[in-house]
Amino acid sequence: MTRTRIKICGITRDQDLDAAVAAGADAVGFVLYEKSPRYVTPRRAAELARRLPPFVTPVLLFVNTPPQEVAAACDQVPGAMVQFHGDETPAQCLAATARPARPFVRAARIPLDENADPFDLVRFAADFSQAQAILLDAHVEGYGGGGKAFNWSLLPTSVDSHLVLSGGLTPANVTDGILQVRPRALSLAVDVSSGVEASKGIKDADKINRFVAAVRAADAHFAKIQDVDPLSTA
Ligand SMILES: O=C(O)c1ccccc1NCC(=O)[C@H](O)[C@H](O)COP(=O)(O)O
Repeated sequence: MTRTRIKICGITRDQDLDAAVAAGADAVGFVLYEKSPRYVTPRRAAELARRLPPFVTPVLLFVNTPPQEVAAACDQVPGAMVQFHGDETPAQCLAATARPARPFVRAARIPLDENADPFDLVRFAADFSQAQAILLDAHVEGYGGGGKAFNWSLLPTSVDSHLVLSGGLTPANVTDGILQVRPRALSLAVDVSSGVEASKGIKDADKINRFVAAVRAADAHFAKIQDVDPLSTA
């Protein structure tokens, strides 16, 4: 059974990180963007990351941060991945993650206004072919963490990349999101912040648990489809 990987983003407190790990999160995100209500310093991100058991990945999120500052933060958090959530170019992403060498995810900001010019995801993914995955977020004011979902059905039917679905995911809609988007990509992970919060920067353990259960419901659906023996109906 394909297990959808889950990232819980915008962690600021020890107990929220522990709740995400206990629920089975594969990754946790720290927002190193000073204008965010979920901002943590690189030092605090390092402190939080030290609580993580092996095989749970810390992800450092930046918005238009100079490459040398990204590298300096990575130096403080061993094993961290980087998530670029601003207007970074492919060259800037590569420069910022070269030393220390770190995999990165690049966020694509999909318009909420369906009358806007369609976002060219295939082109974006080709431009950022060095990214480990393309993260799909809604285009909101403030660059991210806006709790708004874009229209998943308007995504291209096939994208030759690993995708991370995010933007306004909740325990109530994530199953449907995975069912709609996973068939379009090489693989699909999910990323949530607002949908598992009590208030900005403060997570709710019950919502985290319900979110993870809803992701597993989507996984079970795909497992059931794959298990159907094509000869059994002959
Ligand atoms: O969380 C923030 O405040 C933030 C600020 C600036 C850029 C990105 C930010 N967060 C990114 C995320 O938490 C997620 O990757 C994604 O945007 C989903 O957020 P949400 O819609 O709140 O689930």
